[in-house]
Amino acid sequence: MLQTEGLTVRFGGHVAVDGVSCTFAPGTLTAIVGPNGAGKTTYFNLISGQIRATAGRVRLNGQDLTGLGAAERTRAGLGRAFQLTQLFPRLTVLENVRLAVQARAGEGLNLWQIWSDRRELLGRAREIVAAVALADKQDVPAAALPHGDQRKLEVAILMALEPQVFMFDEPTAGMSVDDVPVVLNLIRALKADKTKTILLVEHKMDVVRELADRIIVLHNGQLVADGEPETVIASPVVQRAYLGQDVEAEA
Ligand SMILES: Nc1ncnc2c1ncn2[C@@H]1O[C@H](COP(=O)(O)OP(=O)(O)OP(=O)(O)O)[C@@H](O)[C@H]1O
Repeated sequence: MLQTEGLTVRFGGHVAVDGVSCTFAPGTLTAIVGPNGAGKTTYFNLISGQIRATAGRVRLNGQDLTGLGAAERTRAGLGRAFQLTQLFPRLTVLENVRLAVQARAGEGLNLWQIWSDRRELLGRAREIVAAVALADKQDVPAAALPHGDQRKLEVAILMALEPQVFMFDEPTAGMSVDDVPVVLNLIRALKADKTKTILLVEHKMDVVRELADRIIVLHNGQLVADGEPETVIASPVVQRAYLGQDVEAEA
C-alpha cells in the first residue's frame, strides 16, 4: 500500500503539487491524468524521491519514506523507469539488464560479475530482454539504441528489479507504432500480478481507458477527481481540464 499525505512542493512562489493525499492499493493500475503543467511528473518525482517535499509524507506499507533518497526508496520497493543517463550507456542491453537482475538478487552492482558465469541470472536477463523485444539488439551498447529501444530498455531494467510499485511516466512517448504494443503488453502482463501496484502518467486517453482500474486527475497541482475510469472521464472537471479551461472554481 503506497500513500501520499498532503504531499506538497513549492518552487519559489509556485506550488507545483499542492496537498495531494492519495492511497494506491496492490492489484490496481491508477492512471494519473491532467493538462500540461498540472504537476503529474512532479508528483512522481516526490514519490520516487527525485525531489524533496516541502510538506507532507510518502509511505509504503506503513514505512515513512519521506526522509529517504531515491536509491533507498528503490530498495524499499518503489520502482520507476530509469533514464538512460542513470544506466551504463557503454554497456550492452544484456549487460545492463543483467546488472539489474544481479542487484535484485542482492549481489550489488559489481561490474566484475558481468563476466562471471552465473547462468541463472543471465538466463533471467535474457528472458526479460526477449520480453521487451530487444533480443536481436542484446549486444548493442545502450547509448547506441534508437529512442524507442532505449525506452524499452528502461522498462526491462524496471522489470528486472521486481519492485512492488511500478511507476511509468508516459512509457510509450516517442515510440514507433511497432514498439508501443510491446510496452503496453508488458504493462498488461504486470497487471495480472495482483501483488503489484502500478502508477501510470499518460496523456493518451485510449491507453488510459484500456489499462486503468482507476483514474486520478491533477490540475494546478491539486487532486480534483478520483474514481472509476468511465465516471472520471465523463466528469465535467476532466472534460474541461482537457479543453484547457479553468476548473478551479468547480473543483
Ligand atoms: N524544478 C522545477 N523548478 C521550477 N518549477 C518547476 C520545476 N519542476 C516543475 N516545475 C513546474 O511545476 C509545474 C508542474 O510541472 P510538471 O512537469 O509536474 O507537470 P506535468 O503535469 O507533468 O506536465 P506535462 O504533462 O506537460 O509533463 C509546472 O508549472 C512546471 O513548470
